[in-house]
Amino acid sequence: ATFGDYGGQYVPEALMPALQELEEAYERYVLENEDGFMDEFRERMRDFGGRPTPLQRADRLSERYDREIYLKREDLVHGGAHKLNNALGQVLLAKYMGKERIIAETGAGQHGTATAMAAAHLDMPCEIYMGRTDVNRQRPNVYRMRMNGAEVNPVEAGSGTLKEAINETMRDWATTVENTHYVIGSVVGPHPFPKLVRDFQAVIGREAREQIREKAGRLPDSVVACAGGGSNTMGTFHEFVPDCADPRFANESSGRSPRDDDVALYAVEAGGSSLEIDAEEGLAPNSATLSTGTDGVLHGAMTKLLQSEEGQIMESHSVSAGLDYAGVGPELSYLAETGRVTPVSVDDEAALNGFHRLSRLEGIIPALESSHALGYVEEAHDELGDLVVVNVSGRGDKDLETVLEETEKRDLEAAPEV
Ligand SMILES: C[C@@H](c1c[nH]c2ccccc12)[C@H](N)C(=O)O
Repeated sequence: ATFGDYGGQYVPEALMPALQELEEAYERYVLENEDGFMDEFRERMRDFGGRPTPLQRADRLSERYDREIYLKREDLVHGGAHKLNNALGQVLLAKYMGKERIIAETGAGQHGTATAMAAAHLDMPCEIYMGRTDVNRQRPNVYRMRMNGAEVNPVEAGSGTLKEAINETMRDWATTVENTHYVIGSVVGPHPFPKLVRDFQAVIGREAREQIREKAGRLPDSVVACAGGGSNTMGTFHEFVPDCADPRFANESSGRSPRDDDVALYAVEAGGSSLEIDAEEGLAPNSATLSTGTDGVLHGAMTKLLQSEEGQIMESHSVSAGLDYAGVGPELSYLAETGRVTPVSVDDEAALNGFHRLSRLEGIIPALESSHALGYVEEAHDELGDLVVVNVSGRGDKDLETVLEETEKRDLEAAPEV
């Protein structure tokens, strides 16, 4: 398969022509930069997206942990999260492929919003599939998608969340691939989606690797990023990892020093309310797929996922909607299996404390997703070495209501003490 035993194309025959066409376009435009595709992608991400994002020294956190803490500020990307890197790349690719319609799934609504923005920017009609449950609980994002001109299709099936939205979007794509491109929202799905999304998100790690060498004179001892589907995780890590299957990246010629392999990579998953899984109920009160999941096929890829003994996909949970997914990208499953990435998790409370701590100490309100990475730095800073890069994958304005409710409910100190 694509990444060791993980990845592959576990899809109905009907989808194979679409995947073959996409793979060819990926190779021509993304890997070979045909017609200057990647140049236009970078130019638009600069002028429309606001790249490069800063790699900023967190003075108060550096003092608190007695080591150098740098924040990669993906919260400053247009739209408030790293999501636009992938959404713009895929919508631009659709244009180069001659497609006339864009479809996408969304759960929390961040990917849907980023896709709607990119489609408006590139003058492409756009339809977003969103579970009925999520439409009801993520209203502001539904309004943003519509404001950017997208049509939001509520999906009534099943639990009405991300899982069904992805299934519904794939179903649409199977019969509309002639004129439609499916902009998938994370490094998941059948090959080539996990590589395609990773390569658009890899701008994060490419910039951070250069910026940290400029500012600190060397590579970091560790890099920390939250992991839901894994797009910001792989985007931040890829520059430090030779591409598993692509020999071009495996040897020295890619300018990769041996030190890259010494950079510790931590994928922080959502520990939810507990890591105990209730197999009977099919309920997982977390989304810590890399740490507690088992191998299985989900959304067209062999990967790790939260499933019952009979292979039923479990309902996952997290205080942060963007990490609430029972699967995870196949490349991350591979890198965790081979030990190149260390999967860890923090629970809802540690994430909420991370949210408050960065807001209060650094004047940055982080997304609840990114707060998991900050929660891990609080818990494990002693093991992270002297120079640490943390990806702040998004901004937390969208989470204020949730955080205030949860903080009251848990009677948490608004500004956690030491
Ligand atoms: C994280 C992101 C997302 C969108 N599509 C996904 C597919 C698999 C895993 C995660 C996602 C989020 N749920 C969203 O809707 O924006």
